[in-house]
Amino acid sequence: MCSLEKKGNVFLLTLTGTDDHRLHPDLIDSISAALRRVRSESTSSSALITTAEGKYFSNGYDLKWAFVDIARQQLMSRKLRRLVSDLITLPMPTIAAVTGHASAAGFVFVLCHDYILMRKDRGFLYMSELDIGFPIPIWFSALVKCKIGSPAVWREVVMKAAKVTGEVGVKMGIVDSVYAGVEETLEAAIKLGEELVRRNWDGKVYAGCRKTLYVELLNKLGSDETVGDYGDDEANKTLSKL
Ligand SMILES: CCCCCCCCCCCCC/C=C/C(=O)SCCNC(=O)CCNC(=O)[C@H](O)C(C)(C)COP(=O)(O)OP(=O)(O)OC[C@H]1O[C@@H](n2cnc3c(N)ncnc32)[C@H](O)[C@@H]1OP(=O)(O)O
Repeated sequence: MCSLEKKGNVFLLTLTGTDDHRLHPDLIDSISAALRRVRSESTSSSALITTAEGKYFSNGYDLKWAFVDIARQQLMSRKLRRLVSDLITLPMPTIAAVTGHASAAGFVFVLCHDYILMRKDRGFLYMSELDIGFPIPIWFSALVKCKIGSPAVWREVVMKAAKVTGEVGVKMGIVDSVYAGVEETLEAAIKLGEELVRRNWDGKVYAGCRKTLYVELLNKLGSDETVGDYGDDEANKTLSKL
């Protein structure tokens, strides 16, 4: 699950435990509940840092749980899309302190943050769908295009399922900065959070700017459940057979 601490006006949300933090509905609910607390407890200029314990930030959807039936798949997809919308509309700067692997939906969770700081020595950003035999959902693609500026990098990340280390992520324009290890990454994230808090921005205006910037993504998040995440029956039929 996750914990939430407040250090001054910087909130630290941590995915706790040494498992691979699969985005099962229960974990998504726990993160969403923490974000509701952040919204209610942030009385002035604030910032959110998201990090995780262990060698994984999040290894993506809990496919074992999801593939029991299509209703579970749609529930997990709906909850993740709502969490993404929560992050995009959060009235404060968000920082992902990536101290472990982030795969597929876990990578999407990282990409939803305004800033990405990552440890140098361990951890991949890995859009693994091609390797595990799934097309990426339409809204994943909208997020990738909102957050990553180069079609050559889209190809590497999505069409080659590259395992992107922190240092390569900086070169690709995905990661803002890299650090020697977990402690250094967290320290840098807190320092950045405090700097951003000192700018004393109006949270509503901050959220408004981000919503405008990512309007294409927000529109795709509301995709109609009946067509699932793919907008075409073929892909959804395949999924429902799994
Ligand atoms: C229609 C209705 C709606 C549908 C929606 C819901 C339905 C779902 C279907 C939809 C599918 C589309 C969208 C999918 C979303 C998902 O999330 S699906 C789940 C995706 N998850 C995965 O595929 C898991 C991927 N993870 C992995 O393959 C591995 O965990 C890993 C990331 C590759 C890490 O490997 P692992 O063995 O687990 O860990 P390590 O031992 O730490 O690393 C392996 C080796 O790599 C070395 N290493 C680690 N970091 C670095 C580094 N930074 N630089 C260099 N090397 C590194 C590490 O030392 C290990 O090396 P060895 O010790 O030599 O093995």
